[in-house]
Amino acid sequence: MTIKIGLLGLGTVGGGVIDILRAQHPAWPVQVTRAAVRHITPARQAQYSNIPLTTDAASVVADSTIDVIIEVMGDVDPTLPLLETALHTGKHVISANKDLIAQHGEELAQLALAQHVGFYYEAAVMGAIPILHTLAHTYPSDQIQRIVGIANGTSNFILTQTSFFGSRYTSALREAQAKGFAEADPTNDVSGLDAAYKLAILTRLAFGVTPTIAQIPRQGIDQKLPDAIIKPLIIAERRGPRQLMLAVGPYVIKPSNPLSGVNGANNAVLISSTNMQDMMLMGPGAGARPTASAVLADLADLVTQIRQGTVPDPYHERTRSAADWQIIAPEPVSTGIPVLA
Ligand SMILES: NC(=O)C1=CN([C@@H]2O[C@H](COP(=O)(O)OP(=O)(O)OC[C@H]3O[C@@H](n4cnc5c(N)ncnc54)[C@H](OP(=O)(O)O)[C@@H]3O)[C@@H](O)[C@H]2O)C=CC1
Ligand SMILES: N[C@@H](CC=O)C(=O)O
Repeated sequence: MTIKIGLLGLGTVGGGVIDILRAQHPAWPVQVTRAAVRHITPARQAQYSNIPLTTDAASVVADSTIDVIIEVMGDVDPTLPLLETALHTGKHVISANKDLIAQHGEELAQLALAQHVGFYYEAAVMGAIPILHTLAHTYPSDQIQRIVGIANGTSNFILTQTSFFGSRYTSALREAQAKGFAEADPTNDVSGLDAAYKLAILTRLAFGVTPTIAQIPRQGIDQKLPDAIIKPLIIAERRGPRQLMLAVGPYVIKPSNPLSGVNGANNAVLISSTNMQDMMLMGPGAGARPTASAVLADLADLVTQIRQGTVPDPYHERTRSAADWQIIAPEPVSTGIPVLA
């Protein structure tokens, strides 16, 4: 049986999905039967000659022959109602959209469970790094104390280029855009908002609470920074039995910390827990192929579940209990930027 896919978005990540699927063909029992974009040009039609293109994303979602929607178009509007409709009508959904999942992931996950379909979003956080899968599957008998990570490839790339290679901020940002690391509007990258979305998703999976974006204090890298090893960090740290400190921003980091060597568009996450102690994952955090590989890892799992006739619950949403945390801000620093303890 061929599993039919409707693709919403054919930009950096969507293009990467098609490139990898074409390279894998015919090993995967899947076929992209329609794709939605904003602009259809003859060059694009030629590049994707075997995929009918449309500018009407709703018509892809409404197509009753499609089994799976892969959403890589971004934004909350009109994406949220499109994905709600997809789930309501029994389609599985795979998304890379952190803006959407940080703010509506919980309700979409519950809707998917109620409709007995899969809702996957590994690609939304830290590109190729399987951090959501790791949080959901690796810590059932453990207690996570702290998550510290680099979750925005564009910011890390800019800081690497400016501090190691003497690039100017604006040319480093332009390079990040050209390489497909940055968002369509890079404001979210450099202001820390993109990292805050990712921290909100991680916090839900690691600590059982979804903070609002307003609850996450954030600083961007779009400010004058001192001459030191500085990394754009996300932090979620247990403080006592019910307090959770959340922060996003540039931190001075000691050379002995393994995160200090994570450069370019790489991301990394250092998870400290009671039993396992410190565990670090590192890898490409942005870009076409790394992000598309996370989308396709989700698709591979979904294909297995469909073939087995089981209902996917990739991040154990069914059994996760909601926790009652008081979200607190980090201690203010009197001058300069904070140092990671
Ligand atoms: N780039 C990256 O490294 C990563 C991106 N992501 C996330 O993946 C998603 C996609 O990112 P990316 O591929 O970089 O973005 P792009 O801007 O490169 O691609 C977006 C695609 O969606 C299409 N699109 C946008 N709005 C609509 C609409 N209303 N109807 C139909 N098509 C639409 C665009 O069409 P057109 O091309 O015609 O303009 C384009 O093909 C975002 O949510 C992003 O945050 C997640 C992890 C990493
Ligand atoms: N713009 C994002 C892309 C991946 O999420 C980043 O730079 O990390």
